[in-house]
Amino acid sequence: MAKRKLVLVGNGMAGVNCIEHILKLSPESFDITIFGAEPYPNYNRIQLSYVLQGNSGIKDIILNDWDWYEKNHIKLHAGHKVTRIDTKNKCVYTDTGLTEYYDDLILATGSNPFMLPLPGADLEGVMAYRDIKDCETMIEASKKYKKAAVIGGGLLGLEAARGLLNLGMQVDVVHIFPNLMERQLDPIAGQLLQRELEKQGMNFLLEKQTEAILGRKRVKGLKFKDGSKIEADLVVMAVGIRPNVALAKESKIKINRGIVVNDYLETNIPNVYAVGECAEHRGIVYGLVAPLYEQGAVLAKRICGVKTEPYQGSVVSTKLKVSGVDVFSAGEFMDQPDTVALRYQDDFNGIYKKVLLRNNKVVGAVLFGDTSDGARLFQMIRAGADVSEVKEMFAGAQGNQSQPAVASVADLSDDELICGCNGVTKGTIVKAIQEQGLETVEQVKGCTGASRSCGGCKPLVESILQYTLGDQFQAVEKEPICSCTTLSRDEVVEEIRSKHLTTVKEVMHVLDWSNKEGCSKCRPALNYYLGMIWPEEHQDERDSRFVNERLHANIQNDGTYSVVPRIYGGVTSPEQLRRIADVAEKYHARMVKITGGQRIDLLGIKKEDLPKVWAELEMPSGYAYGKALRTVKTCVGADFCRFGTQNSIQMGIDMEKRFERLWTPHKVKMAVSACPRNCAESGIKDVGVVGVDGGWEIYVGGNGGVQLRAAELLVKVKTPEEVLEWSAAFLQYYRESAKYLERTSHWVERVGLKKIKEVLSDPETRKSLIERLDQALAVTKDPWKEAIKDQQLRSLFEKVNIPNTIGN
Ligand SMILES: Cc1cc2nc3c(=O)[nH]c(=O)nc-3n(C[C@H](O)[C@H](O)[C@H](O)COP(=O)(O)OP(=O)(O)OC[C@H]3O[C@@H](n4cnc5c(N)ncnc54)[C@H](O)[C@@H]3O)c2cc1C
Ligand SMILES: NC(=O)c1ccc[n+]([C@@H]2O[C@H](COP(=O)([O-])OP(=O)(O)OC[C@H]3O[C@@H](n4cnc5c(N)ncnc54)[C@H](O)[C@@H]3O)[C@@H](O)[C@H]2O)c1
Ligand code: SF4
Ligand code: FES
Repeated sequence: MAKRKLVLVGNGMAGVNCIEHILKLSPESFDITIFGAEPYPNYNRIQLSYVLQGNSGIKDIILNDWDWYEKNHIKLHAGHKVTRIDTKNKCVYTDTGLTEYYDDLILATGSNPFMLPLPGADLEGVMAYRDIKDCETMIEASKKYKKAAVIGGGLLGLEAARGLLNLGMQVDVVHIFPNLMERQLDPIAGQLLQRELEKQGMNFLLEKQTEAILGRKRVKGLKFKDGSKIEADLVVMAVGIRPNVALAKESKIKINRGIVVNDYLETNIPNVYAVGECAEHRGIVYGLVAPLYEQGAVLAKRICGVKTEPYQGSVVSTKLKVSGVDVFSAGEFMDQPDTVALRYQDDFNGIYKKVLLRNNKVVGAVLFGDTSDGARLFQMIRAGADVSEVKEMFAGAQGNQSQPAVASVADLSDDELICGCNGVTKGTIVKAIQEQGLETVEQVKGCTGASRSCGGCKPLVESILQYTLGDQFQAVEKEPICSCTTLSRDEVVEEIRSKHLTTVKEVMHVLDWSNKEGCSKCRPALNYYLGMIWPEEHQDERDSRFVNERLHANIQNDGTYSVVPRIYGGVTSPEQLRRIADVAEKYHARMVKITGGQRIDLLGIKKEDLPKVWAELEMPSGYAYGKALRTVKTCVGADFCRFGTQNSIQMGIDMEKRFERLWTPHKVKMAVSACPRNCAESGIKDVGVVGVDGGWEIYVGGNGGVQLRAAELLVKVKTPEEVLEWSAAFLQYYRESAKYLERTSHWVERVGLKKIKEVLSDPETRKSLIERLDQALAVTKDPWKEAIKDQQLRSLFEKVNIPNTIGN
């Protein structure tokens, strides 16, 4: 039978989730084409908040990568916006000139952020928060500007504000009502939330109505109706969303607030359906994924001709994704004349719980400070549970505050919902663990979908694992290194050692990789682990490296490269500067820039000129492109500065010469300051050394990037030799135990400084770590010199265009 042509407009969470259901129900029935206005594969919009808060990268939030579309024979047009639907001839047209015919058409165009139509709303620096681009704009802005204002104290506004704080900005949240999140919380919970967020550094301007956005070209501030003003050089509007109905409206599909659908998600036009935030069902438009996924499941069955219950609307629950704040709200939350409330408040521990009842049935709940009963209460609301069950729960809350999570999981019945977003019950998870031998949250996620969206149910899923597996449960999350394997970093490293695997291909073959070619996540990681474990034996695998490491230079947005030679300790000479100037002129560097790491960057060099530039510079590679030691920044120190207690310059040069060319799990930056005034910024480096009277202090795990982290004191030593010894041991311990792409800041937090100190305090351990570090160093060669000498390598730059299979 000929396949039906199915077209999806909107490559977002709701539409693609529906396609996933269709693929499961009827994999061979459809030729599927997806149009997405954004130039990415399907990603988890919810987790943009984690990206902004610095806990994830864009790569981590991709739900279905490009391979997924290919594997499922789906034609994806990412970056193409559908502008017209001809419902008579059943075809869609895009802004890029594409035309596609359909038998069935799903509209999943989502929402647009609402922008207040204020004077100045079009100024530079005024933005919404909805997609990857917005996230990147905020991250970029935070590098230049310091004062942000977020308009809207709802879920989105508060998550944006937390992200901007993490990015180092001062944040004012402007809210129109006296209480935050008034659409989800009662005044008591709203005030508790405000107090907690103030402690985290947010500033609130409540009951403020913005009258104008000030500034000429770029925003400078906000003016309010009461005449007051604030300064701001970034303004994020988070005042709600509007269903994206433009396309449907233009195509004469019935709309109201959203695209009007019936209980089977059908619009008024045959074979045209709508799902997600763009759809209006029984007068309601939803703005959370759980109901959208419920809609998608019904629609998938309808399209596949499988019998289904009608979609009858959803009860929703929300959780704020701000670390350190536990807030939960579901169903009704404001007292009404016909409701009674059960309340529990513990000001000492900052806990507030309210459950609303109507006719003795649970109709809503608000939790603050302890949300562990959230899943259970949500289930009770959906089931219209009786008051007696809640009374039991409250008795528990008063009697035993710290009931362990595993015990409370044991009390849950099998049909209780654990993952609200994806509709996964405890019974489904337990069954999957038992029948499929699952051991980790990642595996449960892969099998059942639980924790795949907002991630809020992760702790509960972990408790169910613990409860189901008993003694077999490993508390430490076993996170596979990528989706090609179920093995974690530690297991892969152990297998490489015990089975003596020496090449990336061999690892993938012996350890039964599901994708025989590996992926952009595992190949560079395996190449690093192999080099770390077998420094002498392993042949570096260029094809497994990120493009910048393959070419020993950073590719720029115009396709040219930047060249940063090593300048030990930031100290150069007139002769070196002359050479750099000559090379810059001869090879037409578009810019010569002093970097933050005290070196000189030649920007805009053509790829084919790279080997000539390196040869004429006669300086070693600065590894500015590599997961390796970057710079050792120094202050002028005791030789020149009246505060200096030590020779920081010499110390920095010695460290840079000692550790240059060493591959590490992620980039490593160091600094040496000659006194605690810290002019070289030793407090935010991976290894920061500070001269003090009678010696040196060594700080580790600092980071001055997206997620600021102050370095912590590892040890105080007396001599420069000891500085080198401890830094070397620390570096090798990091090399051997960190995950690939884990900065020291994350590694120190994960492993714990206490443990690192314990390991390194043993002189024998330090000695053996340093021996292994020296073995690794002994085989390193300057890559620029290699490329100059080796004709084959040189031809890589001159003739062949290296395919960019692994991005940076
Ligand atoms: C920062 C943030 C945090 C959030 N946190 C949570 C949370 O914790 N929990 C929760 O439940 N929800 C959360 N949400 C809401 C949730 O992300 C949305 O409900 C969900 O993504 C909506 O899915 P959708 O597919 O309907 O729309 P979208 O995800 O908006 O997808 C629609 C897609 O269609 C594309 N499109 C639109 N028109 C066209 C066209 N004409 N042609 C081609 N493509 C088109 C759009 O570019 C977009 O990519 C959050 C939202 C944001 C922004
Ligand atoms: N954790 C989560 O579940 C989560 C997180 C982020 C976003 N989201 C979803 O994304 C969507 C957008 O979120 P949102 O917070 O923008 O929408 P929202 O409608 O939930 O909240 C908007 C807030 O802005 C306030 N507001 C409106 N006009 C204002 C004005 N002129 N000045 C100051 N404040 C004003 C409102 O009182 C309201 O509290 C929603 O559907 C939301 O559910 C959910
Ligand atoms: S860190 Fe101390 S010694 Fe070094 S330049 Fe600054 S003030 Fe002088
Ligand atoms: S509750 Fe959101 S992913 Fe499970």
